[in-house]
Amino acid sequence: MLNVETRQAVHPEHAKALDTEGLRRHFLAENMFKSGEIHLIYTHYDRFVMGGAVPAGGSLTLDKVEETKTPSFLDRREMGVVNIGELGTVSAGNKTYTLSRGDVLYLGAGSGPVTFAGNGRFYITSCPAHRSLPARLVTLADSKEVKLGAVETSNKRTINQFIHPLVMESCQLVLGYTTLEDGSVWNTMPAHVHDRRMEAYLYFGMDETSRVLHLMGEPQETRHLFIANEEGAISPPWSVHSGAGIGTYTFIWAMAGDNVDYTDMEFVQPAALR
Ligand SMILES: O=C[C@H](O)[C@@H](O)CC(=O)C(=O)O
Ligand SMILES: [Zn+2]
Repeated sequence: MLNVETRQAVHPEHAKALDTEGLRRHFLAENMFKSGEIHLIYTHYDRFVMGGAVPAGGSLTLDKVEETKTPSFLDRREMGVVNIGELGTVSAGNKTYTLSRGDVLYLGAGSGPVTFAGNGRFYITSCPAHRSLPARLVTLADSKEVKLGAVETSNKRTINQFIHPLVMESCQLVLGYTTLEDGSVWNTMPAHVHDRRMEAYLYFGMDETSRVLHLMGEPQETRHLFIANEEGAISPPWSVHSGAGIGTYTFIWAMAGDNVDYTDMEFVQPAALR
């Protein structure tokens, strides 16, 4: 079963007037991981799509998605898939890839129908692509590791870059995940913005009772979302994206837009946040 919801782009002047329910309706990504379903969120930020596929021991095929008005979803798009569950497979173009928890699969434009199977919980990210690039399975060992933060500032963390120019080529998509060290709670602090790229977050590996306090909004006009396990946030180009967990968590960040330059973010120091 396929479910697709559309999220319109929101102007920052509109966003700052939203109440809690309005902020959640526009920027919280929920209900993506349901047994036996593919659930996609089609955003109008760089036409980025995020979602989940949970085959639950069976199989699910992603092919035609009405919203793209193309015969098959990946005809003019690329895709990054992260398995956040148990062992599973993803098949496309007569090839089957086995993904353990934490493995990332890149599929280029023109890959055709994509079948998810096994006990994986597959996080799906996708954006328009201007040319077809080869598929690639990227494991944690293949990823580029960046250590950031310190115990003193409660933000000691490891950033693993998977779909990233230092690892492999994509058109627009940049993707990786960030793991916090024990006792560290803050991701992406100091915060930053990058107006040329939107960003999508997925928080996972959390206790069911835990929440992440996710910060969004323009740096001088911040808002927050309380986010549960396997839920995410859509970060518009004008927004910071940062968070502190009540318990342990990992989050997948994925971006699309004008460039794939990970290091071009504009930092906002804590004293400048409002
Ligand atoms: O633009 C980059 C993304 O926001 C994340 O990679 C940042 C991040 O994972 C972190 O600092 O903890
Ligand atoms: Zn960012």
